[in-house]
Amino acid sequence: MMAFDASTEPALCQAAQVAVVDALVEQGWYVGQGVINPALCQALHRELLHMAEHDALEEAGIGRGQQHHLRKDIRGDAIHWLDRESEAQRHYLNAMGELQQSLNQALFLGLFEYEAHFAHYPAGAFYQRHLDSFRGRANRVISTVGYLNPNWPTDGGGEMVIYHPDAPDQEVARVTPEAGTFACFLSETIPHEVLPTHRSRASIAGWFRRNASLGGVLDPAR
Ligand SMILES: O=C(O)CCC(=O)C(=O)O
Ligand SMILES: [Fe+2]
Repeated sequence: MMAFDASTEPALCQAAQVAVVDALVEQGWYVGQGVINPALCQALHRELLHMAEHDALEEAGIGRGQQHHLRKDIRGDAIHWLDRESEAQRHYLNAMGELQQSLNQALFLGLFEYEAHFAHYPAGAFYQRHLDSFRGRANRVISTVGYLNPNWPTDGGGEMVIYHPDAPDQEVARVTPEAGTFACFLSETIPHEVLPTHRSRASIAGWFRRNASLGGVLDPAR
């Protein structure tokens, strides 16, 4: 197995950091291939597969707190929130911390924290078109998705479709969930969906957030 060495190589390719900022300003979304270090992808993928095989994932739902419901007709993935328990997770989260700094310096977004979960879509699963920031999630500002599957076949399905913010039926990008690919977009305005996947699909979905309170109560991450 390749080992990721954080002392000699970056977790996210350096050019991507600049490209993400430019693309978010110009069009509200970014997609890059070969952005996440391959050895790091492999370690994260193994960790997720291990959890999937040992029933360590929870079925993903819709909404938050009391409004949280399982809706397999809307989304079919199973998740595990990153908690820095492995070296690979720490490397990924550290890289997102650096990206957060770049975004704050360039865009004055005041991003405060980052939350992310592993997502495993079994064959047949999908996630219908949606926005990531909705009532109760209003403090999500920028969404990120890192893909972990090596050698994704052209007929594998499971692409993420990005739609135009002002014309939600107009497709602007179709993202193959190939290991190393990284996507980033404005959570409040960019509609997107995951098409039905034909094989097991692994990714990390995450969100940069502003600190916020709901009804006067501080709203923690997740
Ligand atoms: O996995 C993806 O491509 C996107 C997932 C997504 O939209 C989400 O978890 O909100
Ligand atoms: Fe989403």
